[in-house]
Order: sequence, then C-alpha cells, then structure tokens
Amino acid sequence: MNESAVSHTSPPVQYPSTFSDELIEHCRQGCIPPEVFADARALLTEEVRRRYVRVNPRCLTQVLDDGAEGVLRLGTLSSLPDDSSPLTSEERQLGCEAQLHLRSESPSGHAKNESPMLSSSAFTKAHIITAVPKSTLLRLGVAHLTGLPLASVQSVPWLPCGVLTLPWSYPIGGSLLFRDGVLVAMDAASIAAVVALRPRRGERVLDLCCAPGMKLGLIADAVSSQEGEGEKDLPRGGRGLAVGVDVSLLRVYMCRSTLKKHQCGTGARTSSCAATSLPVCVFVGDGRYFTMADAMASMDEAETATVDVGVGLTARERRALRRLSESTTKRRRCDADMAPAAAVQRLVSPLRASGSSAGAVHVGYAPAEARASLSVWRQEEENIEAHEQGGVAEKCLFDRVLVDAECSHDGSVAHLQLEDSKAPLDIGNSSAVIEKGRGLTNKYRMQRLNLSVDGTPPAEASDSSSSLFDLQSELLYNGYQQLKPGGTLVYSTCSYAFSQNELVVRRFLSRVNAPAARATNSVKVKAVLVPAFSYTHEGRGTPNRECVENAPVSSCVRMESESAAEALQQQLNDHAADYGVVEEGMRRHYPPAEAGPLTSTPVGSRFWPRTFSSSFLYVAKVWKKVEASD
Ligand SMILES: C[S@@+](CC[C@H](N)C(=O)[O-])C[C@H]1O[C@@H](n2cnc3c(N)ncnc32)[C@H](O)[C@@H]1O
Repeated sequence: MNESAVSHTSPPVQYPSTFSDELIEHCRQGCIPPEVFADARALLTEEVRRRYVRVNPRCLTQVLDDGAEGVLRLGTLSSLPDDSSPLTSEERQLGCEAQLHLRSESPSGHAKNESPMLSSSAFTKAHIITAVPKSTLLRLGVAHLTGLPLASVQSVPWLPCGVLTLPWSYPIGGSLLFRDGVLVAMDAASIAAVVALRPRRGERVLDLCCAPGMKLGLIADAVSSQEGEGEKDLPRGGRGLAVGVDVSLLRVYMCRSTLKKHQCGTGARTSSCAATSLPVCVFVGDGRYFTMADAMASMDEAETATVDVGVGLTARERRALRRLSESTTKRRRCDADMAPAAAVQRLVSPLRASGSSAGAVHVGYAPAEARASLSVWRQEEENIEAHEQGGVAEKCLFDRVLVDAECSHDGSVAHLQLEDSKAPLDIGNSSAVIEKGRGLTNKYRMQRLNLSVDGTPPAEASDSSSSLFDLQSELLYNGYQQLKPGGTLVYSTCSYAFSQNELVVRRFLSRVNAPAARATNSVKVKAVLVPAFSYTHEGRGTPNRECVENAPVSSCVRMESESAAEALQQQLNDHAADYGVVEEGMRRHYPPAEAGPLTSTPVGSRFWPRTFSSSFLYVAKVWKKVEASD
C-alpha cells in the first residue's frame, strides 16, 4: 500500500462542510470515507490539476510524412531517434522537449521495455515506421502547435496508450487541436475502463450506458482499427461494430455529436485527420431491457441507401425519432429536476407501453459503416437455424459488453466542486443549479443520489425499483444476458460507494451463478470475476475462436506491453485496501461470519484519485466462462 495513502485507521477526518447532513449520511451508508473528498479537493487545486487528452487515431495517418512541421511523441517509449534519423531538426527539437517531460514522468525501469530497434544507432525512416507503434508519434502542423505548452505535456505512465495530460490552464476548448478533433479530452480512468474491456478489431461490442459517448468512440476506434501484426485471423474479416445505448434522448443527441466530431467528418477545419465513417451506432432505449434483435427491428432496412449522412438516419427513422422527441419534450423539462432513475422510468414507460418490445428502442445514429456491419450481422443471424435449442434466445449476442452504469458521480473528481468560497450553495437554496464550469452543485448531487432537495426521497424514487442499486443491478444483469458465451463484460462506475460497486457485483454473481439461473442457459456458463487488467482468461476453455490468449490487441487501446498491464494490475491490487471502504462495506452488508474471508478478495479494482491523479473509477471484469457439459 502506498505510504501516502490514507489508511482507515487514521484519525477520523471530517466530511466537507459543503455537504448537507443527508449527503453525509449517504456517504456513511455507502462507506464513502471523508478522506476521499479531501483528496479530490487537493487534486482540484490549479497547480496540480491536469487535463487528460487522448490522441484521435485518425490524426496519425500522416505520421512522419515528408514536410512534417512538428512531431509530438506520445506514450512512454523512451529513446529519441539519434542524429541519423530522418527527422528534421525542428521535429527533433520538438520531440526532445516533449520527451524530457515524458521521461521524467515514466516510472523507473520503464526503459527496459523500449523497443530494441529504438536504441539502435542506425535509424532509417522505415525502421521508425515499422518499429514504433504509429500512435507514439503525432505530427502537428504549426497552427496546431501554436499555444500548446509542449514543455508541460506529460504522458500518463500507468496508462501507456497515447494518453497525455496538459496543464489545466491550457484553453483546450478554444484550441484548434480540440476543434479539429486531434485531441479528445477524456479522463484517464475512463480510458482505463475501455482498456480493461480490451475491444479488438472485428469484434461486436455493446456499451449499455453510452452517452455522451467518450468510451464508445474509443471502442469504435478499436473494433475498426488497422490490422496489426499477428492479427491475421480476425473475427468477421475485421468488420466490427460498436453499439451504444442510452435511455436519454437528449444524451443520445450529445453522443451523436461526440461521435461525429470524433470521426472528423463534416466540420473538420483542416486535413490533419482523415475523415472516416466508424462502425458505430447508437440507440435510444433502456439498457435494462435492450436486445440487439429489438434494435435491428427498429431500423429501416429498406431505405438504407437513403441515409442522411448528416444525422446517420433514413427519413423514416428521423420521423420516428422526431415523434419520440415531441412526446418527451414536456417530460424532459421535468426530468431536468428529477432524480435520474425516476426520469428513466418516465422516459421508458411510454416507450414500452407503445406496443412491441421493439417499440422501446429507436435508432439515434447509424452511419453507413455501421449499417454495413449490421447487415453482415443480420445475414449471419438469418443463417442460424431458429429451431436450434436456445437459438432464438442467444441471437445477436456481443463479444464484449461495457456497463458504465448510471451512478451518483461522487467520485467524478473533474466535476466536483467542494470549496465553500467558490460555490456557496446549500440544499436549502432551491435556485441552486448545475453551474457550468463550476462543478456539481449540492442540488445536482442530491438528485443523483435519488434524494430530493430536502433530503427525503422524491415520490417517484420511493419505489424501490427506481433506486440506483436496482438500476445498476438490472443494467449489469441485462449486459451479461447480451454477452455471448466466452465473452468479457466490464462494469464500471465513478462512485466511491461500496453499495454501487462491490455490492452490485457480488449480488450479480450470486444471482447469475445460482444453480436455478444456470439451468436455464442452453450453454453451460459461469460468471467469473477476473482481474481487470489481466487478459489471460481469454481463449481458455471458450468456444470463441477469436479470443486467443496473448493475442495482440487493437493499437488504439493496447497497453504498451503485457507487462505494463500487469504492472497496472499490481498497482491496483496494492491499493485495494486503501481507505478501508471494502472492509467497511463487507462488515456493513454481510453477516460477520461471511465478512471474514470475503475481505481478503477484492471485488474489482479502484482507481483512487490521489494515486492515479485522475477521477475515481471502479472497474470489475466478468468473464462468461463456458463450462464443459456433464
Ligand atoms: C456514467 S454515464 C455514461 C458515460 C459514458 N459511458 C461515456 O463514457 O461517455 C451513465 C449514462 O447512463 C444513462 N442511463 C441511465 N439509466 C439508463 C438505462 N436504464 N438504460 C440506459 N442508459 C441509462 C444515462 O443517461 C447516462 O448517460
């Protein structure tokens, strides 16, 4: 355990005074120790605060082309090309400046991992292109470099996959880099959830709570990435698909904008990024009930040729979405003031009441590339014999599923505002709203926690079926149902609360592994909790021929090496006991006899902000292991 980490045996620390009694009670119930808020406050101070960005892989296509004006080195490869390299002096100068900082951030001993080719003195351009993963060098034009504080660009040593941090003061929103989609602002812990999932080229991946689409964009990059060395036998010839679902129509619209910007399609101001249509589609629907069969039924197959590239929908789909939009306009206004789970109920109920289960799903975005992948999938499904035992129930299942569940966001450090002086808000002030750029207000937090502003549960939320715990449990359960045997699921939240993380996962495991539940599966499967950053389970005893043990992963989400993933897992394990949340949670939620042995096994991994300098994230990975039939 990190010596600087706060142990649960430390003297009690007070909860921040900006928290109401009800919120503090919630923290106690959820085993959220007060120390984590002090850590969050420390991370928010301007001097230490950093902005995480990842590089859009579509902007890397011209890496090292002639005439490059600047090269920014990404990742933690540690040696720079020597004088015999084909880099111009300007490129070398820029690289050196960035490298100095990258090196100072790299953990000791990292140089051991560098490519032998990089330490060679006889560099040629060809060497660099073949030896260095493309995402380690980013070519930037002068316009993009203007104002970029190269000297303070840093890599993220615990997540070596093209993730950088910039000083908080860098005006990224107004920068060309951001507007052209070269850099995508995204918290490192969020990226870690996708790295844990490990989507690979050619796979079908479901993101069950996708909006605003940051992780979905990363998944789409992975399933459509360039073929890497050793990736010859790819599933479906490399034609993958990323499918996003979100219950909120407004957030699906946000997601669509995020993805369109990410794809550098219309609106890109320069040619730095190659415009591509990614195999990614988004549906409005309730993740607790979503199935891909319903989603396919909601799509307009006949008019595929007339998809409007601007919105990625056919005219019929647009009309359907408009009708949905109109029918929810009034509700939307109410929803803004409502606990999210209650809002979910209000949006979904009319959808489900509208007739068939397919009526509960609407396509919100499906560009040409996604439709092409979908039609391959449809074709495959048609070839499956409907009368096969379990054939219907197991149709349209995914290789991987991400359940980045709705949660209370208490660990979303980037959005927390804890200082009284800057945000003198209290729950008695009913005019308190979410203040753009100033973080989450108490009122907002209260809503996320299903509490009304005076601390009592709102009427809609008092029904136990709308509690966060139930919502998260149902999302996780359905995510698992949509996963094919042998597949991998990641459950994540940005809440510190034991009750939204370990408790949800433990109860889920008991539920799906209960003998009665397993007896209903046509293929005998078992949900097995595996370390988030270990991938060795893939390919063992699974019928997924595409899951090959130690197979290389797609370039845009890979760790630099398996040992880097192992080091990260080790670091997470070492910190598992920090703050005593798990032990405390176990004691509270399990009888003493059961709590003893349970405490020794961490359920999932926690990214502590102080240790990882990022927002908080809880990640648990579940493998749908196929068991030999008796
Ligand atoms: C933590 S956010 C997801 C963030 C997203 N994965 C990303 O990386 O950009 C949770 C999302 O879950 C959605 N949500 C809440 N209840 C849902 C449900 N029943 N089905 C699907 N989505 C739901 C919310 O609208 C919200 O957009």
